[in-house]
Amino acid sequence: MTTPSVDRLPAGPASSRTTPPPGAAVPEEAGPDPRLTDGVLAGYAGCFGCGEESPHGLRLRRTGHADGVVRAEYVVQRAHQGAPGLAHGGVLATAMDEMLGWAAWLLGRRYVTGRLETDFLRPVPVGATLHLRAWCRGVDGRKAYLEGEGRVGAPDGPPAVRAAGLFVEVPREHFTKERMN
Ligand SMILES: CCCCCCCCCCCC(=O)SCCNC(=O)CCNC(=O)[C@H](O)C(C)(C)COP(=O)(O)OP(=O)(O)OC[C@H]1O[C@@H](n2cnc3c(N)ncnc32)[C@H](O)[C@@H]1OP(=O)(O)O
Repeated sequence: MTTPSVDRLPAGPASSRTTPPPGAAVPEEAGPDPRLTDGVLAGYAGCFGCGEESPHGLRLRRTGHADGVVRAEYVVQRAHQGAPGLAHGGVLATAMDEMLGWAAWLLGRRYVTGRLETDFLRPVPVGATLHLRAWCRGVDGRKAYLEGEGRVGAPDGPPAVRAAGLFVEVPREHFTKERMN
């Protein structure tokens, strides 16, 4: 499969460390959704990005996955403010981390964030819905290169945040060996 056809923002944030090398391909077929099959992580309700039991978490809601693009919605909560009434930049970066992570996991392997680059394009008010999407630009060995963006109010609303990331494939033990509780 080639890079998904996405009506993306003209200039992405990707640096050389988050840009796939020439020839890096997007895998032909997404594997089984690890959220449904992984014994450690499946449906983890405590996830700060998407878990239902994380009291101040982002509670991202996945709305679809087609043609190599994963989509979700995120409603900015009062607990997510930086400046009064506006989303904290770190929270928006978290939303992008989660999105890129989803796009990586939908390739059918276990990945963690190695590097995350974010552009903040406009403030996002509390109560606004951010329409998020992410996709893979290429895989090179253990390294997967992801991109994503968030738009305010509608899927084709004004862009507020965009991100590029390098995710690194890890074994299942990554999620258990250093756990303290
Ligand atoms: C079911 C649930 C669904 C879950 C759905 C998922 C949603 C969750 C989304 C949230 C995702 C997260 O936040 S994950 C949590 C935040 N991230 C972490 O905690 C990761 C912490 N870091 C690490 O554990 C480690 O540093 C690793 C695994 C990233 C890499 O360590 P390693 O395994 O020893 O591998 P290493 O040789 O260092 O790196 C492998 C290759 O990647 C490159 N590389 C590594 N890091 C970087 C980097 N920052 N910038 C550039 N390149 C890098 C190396 O140069 C190398 O390239 P080359 O020499 O091969 O060319």
